[in-house]
Amino acid sequence: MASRWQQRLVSVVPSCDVCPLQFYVLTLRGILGPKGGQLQQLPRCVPSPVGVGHSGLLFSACSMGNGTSRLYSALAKTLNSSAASQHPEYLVSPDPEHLEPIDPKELLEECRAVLHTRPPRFQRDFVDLRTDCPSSHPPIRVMQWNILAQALGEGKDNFVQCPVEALKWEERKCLILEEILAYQPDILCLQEVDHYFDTFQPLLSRLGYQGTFFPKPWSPCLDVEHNNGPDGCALFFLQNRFKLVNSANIRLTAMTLKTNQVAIAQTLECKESGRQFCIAVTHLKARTGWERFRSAQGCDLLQNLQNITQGAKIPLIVCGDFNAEPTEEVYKHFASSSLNLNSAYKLLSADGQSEPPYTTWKIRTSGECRHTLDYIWYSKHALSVKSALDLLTEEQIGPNRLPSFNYPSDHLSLVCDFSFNEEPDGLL
Ligand SMILES: NC(=O)C1=CN([C@@H]2O[C@H](COP(=O)(O)OP(=O)(O)OC[C@H]3O[C@@H](n4cnc5c(N)ncnc54)[C@H](OP(=O)(O)O)[C@@H]3O)[C@@H](O)[C@H]2O)C=CC1
Ligand SMILES: [Mg+2]
Repeated sequence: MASRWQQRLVSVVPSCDVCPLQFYVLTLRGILGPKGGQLQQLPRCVPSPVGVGHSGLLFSACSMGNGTSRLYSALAKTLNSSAASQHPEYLVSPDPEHLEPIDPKELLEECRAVLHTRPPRFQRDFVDLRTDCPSSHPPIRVMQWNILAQALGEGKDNFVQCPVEALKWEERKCLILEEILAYQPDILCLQEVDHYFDTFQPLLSRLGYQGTFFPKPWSPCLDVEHNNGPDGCALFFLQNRFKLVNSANIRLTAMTLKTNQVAIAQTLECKESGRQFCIAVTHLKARTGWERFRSAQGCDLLQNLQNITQGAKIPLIVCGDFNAEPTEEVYKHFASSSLNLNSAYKLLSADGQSEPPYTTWKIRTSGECRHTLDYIWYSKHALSVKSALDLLTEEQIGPNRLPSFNYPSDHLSLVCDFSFNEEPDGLL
């Protein structure tokens, strides 16, 4: 049976003589092109308020249907080259008049109103990591978070102790937004995003972020009935703080074979200091038995990042759900790379050498799964970590683990404040 997402695809190309899956393949080729493409070039969804009982920020829809159908109608147009050439406006930014900014406080209040029946959220504090390199510029706050794809949470993950009501998207999305609004990162690196076009891109762009999405070529979300499209990595940065210098969507390879895992790497320039750095987001292959595959994907990513940073001349931050414990080969590749990377969350440990005991904690049919899989790597000579957001304690997480009524994902968010070191030249 065709999923709602597949039906939407067909509905936007009624004359198209292909089955939904074939169309999906064509669509992916249309988006990605032979070397991978830039989804950010697609038109942005312009929300219009239709909410009831709210000012409409959270329950907005696009003026021409919802985000997904608008996207795929745009894609259908880009597939038809003559239409695209007659309507080049489909490939340029929307009229800025329609991107009315949102007051973050107003959005936070709307989230809180939606979540009024939920238990109080957890208090997490930033740990000051006192470095002796004072910087005249404001720090760069980076958030890494696997937010849990809605389709996977409801249809595949088997979180046996998590009540289905806790996963309801209209509320869970508010918990995710609340977390983002609570810490206000300058850069947001997300995995398992399957609500980019209808939720995160329209809302975050109105909060001042520029976003890029790169879906997995064969997202497991597409197997789930009533899915909302493929999941993938998303990268957002605040436009008033950074200028985009270049952007690459990378489909990871393992021993030269193309894989189902992706990364986004962007070079940004700080508007205050003029300094450039590279930020990357990835989500490596999951599950035990795939350690060598992950290791190969990590090597490919490191090679790509070597090229993008011109042999480590540009400072680098890599955020990801590596699906690998610190004992795995892929972790060791990153820790010993010639890119001179350190893992930021090690700095929370007493000796600065140990990763946290967990970044994800859930209960599946197979039992309890408590692992350290998520990391923020950074160029250790060029950058300093000024502070990091503490993780939740076992007591806060509670006996049913994650996700829960007061935390929306099975992975915890990681948040760090970085500053540039003064004299990094030659030390990168
Ligand atoms: N539509 C199609 O034609 C095709 C579909 N597929 C689908 O894609 C899947 C493989 O894709 P791939 O990208 O390699 O997926 P992965 O193995 O990387 O895992 C996909 C997702 O499953 C989650 N996951 C991890 N462990 C478990 C578990 N024990 N139970 C349930 N979910 C888990 C992961 O979450 P986390 O990272 O948080 O652990 C991850 O987001 C196949 O299972 C198939 O369903 C594959 C090929 C073609
Ligand atoms: Mg997952």
